[in-house]
Amino acid sequence: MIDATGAVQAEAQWAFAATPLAELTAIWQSTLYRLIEQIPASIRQDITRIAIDGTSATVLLCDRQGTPITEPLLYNDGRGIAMMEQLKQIAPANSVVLSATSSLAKLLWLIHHTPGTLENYYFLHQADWLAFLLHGKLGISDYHNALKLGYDPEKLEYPSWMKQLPLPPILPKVLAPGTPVGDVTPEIASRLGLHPDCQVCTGTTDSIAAFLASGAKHPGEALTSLGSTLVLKLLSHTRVENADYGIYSHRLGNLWLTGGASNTGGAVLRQFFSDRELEELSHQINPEQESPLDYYPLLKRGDRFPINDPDLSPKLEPQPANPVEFLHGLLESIARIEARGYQLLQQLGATPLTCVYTAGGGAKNTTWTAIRQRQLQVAIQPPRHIEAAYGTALFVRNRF
Ligand SMILES: Nc1ncnc2c1ncn2[C@@H]1O[C@H](COP(=O)(O)OP(=O)(O)O)[C@@H](O)[C@H]1O
Ligand SMILES: O=C(CO)[C@H](O)[C@H](O)COP(=O)(O)O
Repeated sequence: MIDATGAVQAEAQWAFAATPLAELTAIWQSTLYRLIEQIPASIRQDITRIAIDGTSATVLLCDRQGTPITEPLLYNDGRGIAMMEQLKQIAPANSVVLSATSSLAKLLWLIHHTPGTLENYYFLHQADWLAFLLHGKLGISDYHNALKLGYDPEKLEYPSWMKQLPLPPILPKVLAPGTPVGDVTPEIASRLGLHPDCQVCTGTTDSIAAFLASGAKHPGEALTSLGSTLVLKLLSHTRVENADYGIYSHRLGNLWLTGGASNTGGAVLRQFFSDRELEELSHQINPEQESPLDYYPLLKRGDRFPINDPDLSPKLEPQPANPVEFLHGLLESIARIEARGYQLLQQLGATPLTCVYTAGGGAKNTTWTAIRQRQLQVAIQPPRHIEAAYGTALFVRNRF
């Protein structure tokens, strides 16, 4: 919760454990309510606007009451691969929807696998559905979450080629991120102790929120999110789209947030090491020396960026007996993938990189920062605000 000057007034967190897909939406709902309830009651009443960021391309179908009728399809769910041939025949060559994990591939998969007519159902992103729980309005999204659904953020409309797809009339109406949609419902106001006039606004995606929170704001500045996955965002005067490399651009005011998201990252590190081991072993690595080990660290087959190939095999061999050497190889290899990503963005026309902010669990690893600095050859900065939620709050304080 921030005030008009951008100062943090309250902060709340709620961690949830690995949960079966079928129970996830219930957990999201209780987490949202718990987070709001953690804000001291005395200032909760002062909240004037709320916006939510969600994981990009995490989607679900719900009925006209807003009750989910399917389990959610998470951001990295690749079952949309079955719809790629259909999509390739219709979508433009470099469209962001040409990925097995895109929201549109997931929608086509759901249409194909959900019995009965979809006319009565809404297709929503995670952030849209959570906002609905507060304002009670279905069928509304923002042009960040809707990008991977095919929405054109330049013309501000769904493109004409989408009309050739057998899409039911349930596509969300798309607004700019941070646009007020409605007041909290009377039930939510009394249940959560919010002011009845508190507005709920359209949201954004987790990585865009993290970018804004970092303090990056000039073309050439970038954010790398080293969370479970590796996400790159470089602010640019020009828009860049390339489906072969999984590169796309989000609209940010009059600029473009170019980048891509790889399935490599901290989740692979966690497969081999605890967070404590990561910290201890990293201290034993000499970051000035390049590891000769050349991996492509993935949990399972398939990556989106900088190689967009749902069949790409993980490469994690040879594994040295010494865990310090193995970790060095993993950190070095992820840093190479990051450097390759920024190199491609610039080769394809993005504004040249000047500095990189880092967010996510890997940002605190100073050894990794030194390895990345050697690979990237630009300054690496800590983010001004670590929590992505800060960036989302900026949208409703000061709309872009
Ligand atoms: N010291 C460390 N060095 C490198 N990576 C780390 C370290 N500590 C935690 N991580 C990684 O950070 C990830 C969690 O970061 P977080 O930003 O919370 O991820 P998420 O994308 O799931 O929100 C884990 O996958 C973990 O492997
Ligand atoms: O790994 C992800 C989890 O959400 C996303 O793909 C990543 O955040 C990038 O998506 P976007 O550019 O739309 O924010």
